[in-house]
Amino acid sequence: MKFICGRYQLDLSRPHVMGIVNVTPDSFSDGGKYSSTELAVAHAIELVEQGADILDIGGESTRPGATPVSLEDELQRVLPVIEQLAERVDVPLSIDTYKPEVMRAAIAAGADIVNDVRALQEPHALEIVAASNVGVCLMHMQGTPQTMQLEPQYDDVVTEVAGFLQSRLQAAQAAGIAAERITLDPGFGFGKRTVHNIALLQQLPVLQALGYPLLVGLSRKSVLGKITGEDVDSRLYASLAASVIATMKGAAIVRVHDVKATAEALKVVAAVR
Ligand SMILES: Nc1nc2[nH]c(S[C@@H](C(=O)O)c3ccccc3)nc2c(=O)[nH]1
Repeated sequence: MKFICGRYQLDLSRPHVMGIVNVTPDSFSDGGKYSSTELAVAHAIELVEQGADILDIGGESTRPGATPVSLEDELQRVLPVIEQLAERVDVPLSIDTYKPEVMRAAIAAGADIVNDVRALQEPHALEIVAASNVGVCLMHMQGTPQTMQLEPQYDDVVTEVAGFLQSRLQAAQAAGIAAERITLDPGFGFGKRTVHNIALLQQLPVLQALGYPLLVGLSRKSVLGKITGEDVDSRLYASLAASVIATMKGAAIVRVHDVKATAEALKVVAAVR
């Protein structure tokens, strides 16, 4: 399965590791240790040395209740990091944003993938991505980061998520984005209760049947805390289990904080799957 993303073509027949680079003061789990460009770039280079196949750079935390970040602030956070990494590492650089202007600037700065938690629904997002040759991740979210965890409701979460992703696939194809440039993501933790997250992981093959590579982000998320009782800094083992389960069920890319441990676990998956 080939994934065309900017300067790169990835062979997704083996599972790939996407390392998380948060350039945000309230980042999900590294508590803003890497809020400056230098620290973020150093962290990113370390993740590549640990085995990251892709880097996901984010300037605005989209976890539940996160405070929104202005366009200017997000640009100031992510562009220097992308510009420096484009010269210093040789792996695809993903920009984790839903703002079209950030997509445009990040692509110009060297991003190879747009990771959009809003699945290119914002005005001009489709056109901006279609006018480039970057890869794109289309993710499902119910509501917004501010509202999504208040009352997540589904009749059948897997069917509804699959239907949403199918509709975004059609929009992307209509905009002229080639199929080989697209990955899909159920959006674990984005407007889902624990029961919904578990159902989506159990039935990942249903989403795999849509015919596109799946990206899965479960690393350190609260569903793993609910299952194990561990807090966010003690969810490595649960995160590894989630990455192994997801890739055994067909996921092509896992988005994780703990790259070295995950890369080693996926070597076993690749040998056996
Ligand atoms: N494609 C894709 N992009 C992502 N960005 C993030 S943010 C994450 C965090 O680490 O803060 C997070 C943590 C908790 C809830 C929501 C989001 N999660 C994903 C994902 O699951 N898929």
